[in-house]
Amino acid sequence: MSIITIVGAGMMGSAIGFPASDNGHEIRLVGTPLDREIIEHARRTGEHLTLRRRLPERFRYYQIEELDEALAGAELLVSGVSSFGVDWFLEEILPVIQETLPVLAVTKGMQDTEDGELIPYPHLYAKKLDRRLSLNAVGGPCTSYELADHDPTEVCFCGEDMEVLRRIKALFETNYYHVSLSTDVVGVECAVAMKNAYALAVTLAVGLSERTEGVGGTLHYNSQAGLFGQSVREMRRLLALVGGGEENIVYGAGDLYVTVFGGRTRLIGTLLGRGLSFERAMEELEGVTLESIVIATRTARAVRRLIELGRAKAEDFPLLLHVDDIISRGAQVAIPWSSFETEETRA
Ligand SMILES: NC(=O)C1=CN([C@@H]2O[C@H](COP(=O)(O)OP(=O)(O)OC[C@H]3O[C@@H](n4cnc5c(N)ncnc54)[C@H](OP(=O)(O)O)[C@@H]3O)[C@@H](O)[C@H]2O)C=CC1
Ligand SMILES: O=C(CO)COP(=O)(O)O
Repeated sequence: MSIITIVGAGMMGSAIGFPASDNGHEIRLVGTPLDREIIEHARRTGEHLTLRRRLPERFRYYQIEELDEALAGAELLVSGVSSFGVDWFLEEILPVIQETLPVLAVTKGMQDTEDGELIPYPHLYAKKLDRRLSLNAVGGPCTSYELADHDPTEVCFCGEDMEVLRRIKALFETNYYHVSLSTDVVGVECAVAMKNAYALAVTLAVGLSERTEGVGGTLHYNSQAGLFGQSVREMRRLLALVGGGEENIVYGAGDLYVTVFGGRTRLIGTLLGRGLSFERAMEELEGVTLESIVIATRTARAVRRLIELGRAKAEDFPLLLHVDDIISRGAQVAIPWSSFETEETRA
């Protein structure tokens, strides 16, 4: 039996403990300062407040002040924070752990730079820390509540050292949690982060259907599929821009699918598609974790910078730029359908 300490008791941080606990490991779930209620509730009832699932017997619960106790003897530290908790994790947690303790982050996202670079979180952590840690991450299609329900799930763990990745995989792999491994951190992490921006784009079509058919009326799949196809095309171009391997499109496209159908991003995309302004839609969804906005904004900002520098072309990213126009520039939804058309002549 090993001890796995998870810091960040949100839905995914908690759900990834399920397969490891099924493998007989002790899971120590530590709440961030924002997770107090989740931890108190779990201690009192054995249930997760936001995941709405019973937590396995092998889970133990800690408030952030009990971090040292939770880390004693741990073989792995999991970061369960969302993009909004990345700075906190960087400032409060990574500096105080032992250098020998490997880290696995579930957080999906990237940070853009003034040069138009997109840096995945493990690299951002490494850049900002003055110590060398083993920083690994999980990407791929996985909704937290379905993992907790043991739905067959395919993900990828990425990091620099394949041996470390194999050891981490052995803690989590079960007959329902299937783990591929990759040392292409940029490729895996960028693919699965970008899908959030594009899930917002695809789900605009859900709201557009609702405009004509009414909420709860017939959904239109031609338009959703058209946007899905264009999303995959643009994600492949983005992968090439950041220098990630093209095979990672499998994780990006899978993650796009699950997020369109099962993610919170669908809520905002649908409201925007229905015709609500960005501000109005955000008001309606107050309190919901919406990373797609952060990711779409950062990705579009990087692409716009690369366009200025002559290293990317606006006509290669019409959908991403339209999403950014909606969320950052007050534009109304007007899908640029004809700009998705191509002409291919095969030699
Ligand atoms: N790798 C994978 O397989 C998957 C990864 N994800 C990713 O996992 C991450 C978490 O998602 P999910 O669990 O669903 O989201 P939740 O909103 O349920 O959890 C987010 C976690 O981050 C914490 N947090 C948020 N803001 C801050 C802050 N300012 N300071 C400190 N902590 C903060 C939350 O606290 P609080 O709850 O109080 O807000 C909570 O612990 C996301 O990046 C998501 O994209 C999601 C699905 C699959
Ligand atoms: O990353 C996710 C699923 O893999 C979560 O997506 P949402 O942020 O849309 O809930």
